[in-house]
Amino acid sequence: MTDQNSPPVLHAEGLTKRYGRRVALSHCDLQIPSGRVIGLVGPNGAGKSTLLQLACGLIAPTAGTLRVLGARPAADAAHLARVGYVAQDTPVYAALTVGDHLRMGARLNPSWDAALAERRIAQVGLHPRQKAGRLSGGQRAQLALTVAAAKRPELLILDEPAAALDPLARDGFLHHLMEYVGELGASALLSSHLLGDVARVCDHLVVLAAGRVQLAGDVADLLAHHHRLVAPRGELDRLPAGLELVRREPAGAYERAIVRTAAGTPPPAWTVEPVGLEELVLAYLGRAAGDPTVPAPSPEAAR
Ligand SMILES: Nc1ncnc2c1ncn2[C@@H]1O[C@H](COP(=O)(O)OP(=O)(O)OP(=O)(O)O)[C@@H](O)[C@H]1O
Repeated sequence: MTDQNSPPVLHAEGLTKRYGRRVALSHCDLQIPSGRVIGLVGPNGAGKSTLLQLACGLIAPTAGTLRVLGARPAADAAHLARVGYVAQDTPVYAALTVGDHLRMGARLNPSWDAALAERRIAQVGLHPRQKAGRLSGGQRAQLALTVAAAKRPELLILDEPAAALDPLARDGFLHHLMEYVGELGASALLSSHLLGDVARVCDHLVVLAAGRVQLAGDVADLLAHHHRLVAPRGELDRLPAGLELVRREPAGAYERAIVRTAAGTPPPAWTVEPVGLEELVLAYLGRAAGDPTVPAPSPEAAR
């Protein structure tokens, strides 16, 4: 619930995860308030799944700390019940039917919402007698999502939930996700490459690249503090104090730039336009990809 007294959904300090010598996450600091729908975006290999698996307690950090809903991830059975997770490959039990999945969910989860599960199964066109092993990728994703949601968790963690869904199913899924989050006052943390989906449903954004947090915050604040500038060539060399250059590109006799303004800084004198979420994410990802200050993995680690 959006309650100022609730602990953060996710609180990471210096969070680092290495697989052998490969660095997946490096010194990440994050504090995400509860009641948000959080979009986790970043290129392939950025560390998104690693962060989500850490949040579920499936893997342990190499260094640093992570607290989820105020406690160590998967601290005990009660904490496990507060978090629902759907992994990237939306695993289901191939030999079991859709109905078996719901019965198993009911036995394993004290807060199981049978009515929600049955309603969702019907909404997405699944039949209780269908074998899970014979479902399409998208149908499997819907089943896995239903099982996670019917636990009525406080935090729903979804790793690329809509990747296997067709556009109509994706639209419906996002709609139901918003309904569910609103109805229960739950938080949702979802990784996605689909920036349009993120723009549609997320009110909080985390951009990861090269294992580091490049940008994090409430979407409305981030958009209010970023602008697109159009200025005659060369003028952007002399940015006023309080403006941070995120990305810059030539545009004929002009240059376009995405800049971040500190709170209270007046907008600069050049043409200023608002920035959309997709453009903002791409600006930070572009900067991370070309920024020599972002440490690239060592040759050994990259192997
Ligand atoms: N079990 C593992 N063993 C070794 N390396 C791993 C393991 N899991 C992830 N990695 C590495 O950690 C890095 C981050 O991977 P991760 O799966 O978290 O990225 P991602 O952002 O989810 O990527 P994608 O968008 O492709 O799913 C990558 O370099 C990956 O190769």
